[in-house]
Amino acid sequence: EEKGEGWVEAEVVEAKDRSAVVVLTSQRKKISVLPEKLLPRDTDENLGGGHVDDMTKLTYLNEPGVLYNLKRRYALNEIYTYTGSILIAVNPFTRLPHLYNEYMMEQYKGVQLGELSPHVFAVADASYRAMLNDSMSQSILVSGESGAGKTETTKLIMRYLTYVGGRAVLDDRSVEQQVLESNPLLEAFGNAKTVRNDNSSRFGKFVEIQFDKSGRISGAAIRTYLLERSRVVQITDPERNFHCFYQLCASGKDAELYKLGHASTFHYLNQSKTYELEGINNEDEYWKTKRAMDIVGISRSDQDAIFRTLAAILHLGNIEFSPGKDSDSSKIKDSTSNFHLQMTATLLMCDPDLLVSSLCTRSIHTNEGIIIKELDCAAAAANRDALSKTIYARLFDWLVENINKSIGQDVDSKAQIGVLDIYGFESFKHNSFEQFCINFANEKLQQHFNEHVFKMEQEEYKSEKINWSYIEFIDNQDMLDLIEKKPIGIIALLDEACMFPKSTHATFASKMFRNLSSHPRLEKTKFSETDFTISHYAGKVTYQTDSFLEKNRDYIVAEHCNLLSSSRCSLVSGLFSSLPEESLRSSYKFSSVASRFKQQLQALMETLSSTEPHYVRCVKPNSVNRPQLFENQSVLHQLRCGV
Ligand SMILES: Nc1ncnc2c1ncn2[C@@H]1O[C@H](COP(=O)(O)OP(=O)(O)OP(=O)(O)O)[C@@H](O)[C@H]1O
Repeated sequence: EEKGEGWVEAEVVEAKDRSAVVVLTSQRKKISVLPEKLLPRDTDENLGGGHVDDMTKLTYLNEPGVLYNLKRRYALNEIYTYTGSILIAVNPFTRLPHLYNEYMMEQYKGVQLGELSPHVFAVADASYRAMLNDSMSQSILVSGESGAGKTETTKLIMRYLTYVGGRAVLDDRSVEQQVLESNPLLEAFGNAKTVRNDNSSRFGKFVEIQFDKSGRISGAAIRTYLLERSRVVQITDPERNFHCFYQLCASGKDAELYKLGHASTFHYLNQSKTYELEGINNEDEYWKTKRAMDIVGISRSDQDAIFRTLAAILHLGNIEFSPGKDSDSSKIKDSTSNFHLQMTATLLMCDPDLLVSSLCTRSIHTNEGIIIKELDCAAAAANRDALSKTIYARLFDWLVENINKSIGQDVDSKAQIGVLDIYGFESFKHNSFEQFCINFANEKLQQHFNEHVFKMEQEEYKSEKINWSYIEFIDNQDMLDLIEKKPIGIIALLDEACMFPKSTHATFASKMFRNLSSHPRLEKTKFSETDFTISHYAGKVTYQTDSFLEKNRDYIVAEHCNLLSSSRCSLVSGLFSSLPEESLRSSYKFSSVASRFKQQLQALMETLSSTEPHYVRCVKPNSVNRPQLFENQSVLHQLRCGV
């Protein structure tokens, strides 16, 4: 084992009691090492060609063995490798069209897993055959860190399934085509450039493809998780906002219609100076998105309403405020801001005066009646951003709902194949609420994986009449209890803090430590009173609680709801059907992001546990998104964090 390379290849030339002398293969250098730092490896001869297509063929199945096997194969553009029935896919960062053409799909059709070279089509085919033969629903869980290739892999799986489960004659509006075209559509609204990936999915998704009894695709349902809505109002260079905004600004006539200038003229887009993506033309993408909408079945008038709403969000972001009559009040700053205000109202088809009052004031319900409270400039700007985020998040949900409606659900479906594309475990220098939720999801998936592997082993051992109580079950229930147990788990305590107006992240943190101090997986950190560290299955992660309360609150302001439900555009008003009675008493309706996510995960787990799972683990070979570059340290980190 070596620091820089993770592991290096060497040959032992002299073995002593407390040390060994080895020759490093790459440098022909002799060094002395501690014996416990050495692991045995397969020689090239006994691997037959220097690498194997299944890790279980290694005589020495250890970390460096796995690493070197992947590395050797990657150098040969053999990006797929099995570990038993799990597929490891190393991102090639270059198009490999010969791997994915129709000829290849035909090759893998009906062939036993492992008979041909490892391939994502083989996994898709195995799930399809298992569904047909066992009449049991299947799931394919695609995991990996950002940029590892989950979305591309998911699309290839969907392509394969629509190929084998499609009808012979394809028309443009077939279910298969609609299922496939839902991808570019969701990407336009849910993907963005981040520092790690130019086309990063900012939401999780589970696509369930339904099949009839003859194995033909008969419907599909998409569920999405945790859209990163803060991106709508805040981005840092060189990241971008969601793709759809740039597409619309570059759309020519349509942009003119909504009085949109270049992306750089909008506050929500010019916080970062990155407007273009390498190799991508925003205008072409706009037409691709429109075409996807056509195929999926979003009507032209709904399309207009959608883009009109996007344009409204951009104008809304350009409204600035200046101090009003009183120092703690605000008004629309100047004629430019007023122009954007009028545009926003026109595009949202609502009353401009009502828009002003819902931006600059807030009504508070008290025992004495309703009091109108003025908002200062900072509060008004925050209020404006909250409105933008709410509109965008609801628009995204509307899209998903309507894609589902349009594709159609087959209630008589015999079995389904679900494909899960969700963020892998995350551990950064700074970890916030998002990482907390993502890692919670990964703990859930880990539990599902453990249970599945355990069940499989149990069955295997039972059939071999071995007493399986010897098998250790790696249980992470204690971790899940720490996070989600009621009434004293991190999420429950966070929700409680969010409901008390006086709480701060500090009071939340201290209450958490008071209540959960004895939990072995929770620690306080040395230099902060408010950070906490959790020992996840994949390693320790320290979370900063600073914005936990704010990010967990998903309240919808009554004024916003009133404003938008009064819109003369049915799509916009439909996004904000009236508030439930109880919430009218307070101006804010608190709803917890974490609790909703927890419920969604619970539902997902229930679905998954009724299926037979298949796993694809995507690996990102380097952090600069370059082909033919394999960085040991980074890959090792992913292998260690992996499900
Ligand atoms: N099989 C593949 N062949 C060619 N290129 C690929 C393949 N898989 C991934 N890539 C390249 O890597 C990029 C990142 O992949 P992808 O968007 O699927 O990652 P991801 O794991 O879904 O990331 P995120 O979590 O950020 O959404 C793609 O845009 C593409 O350029």
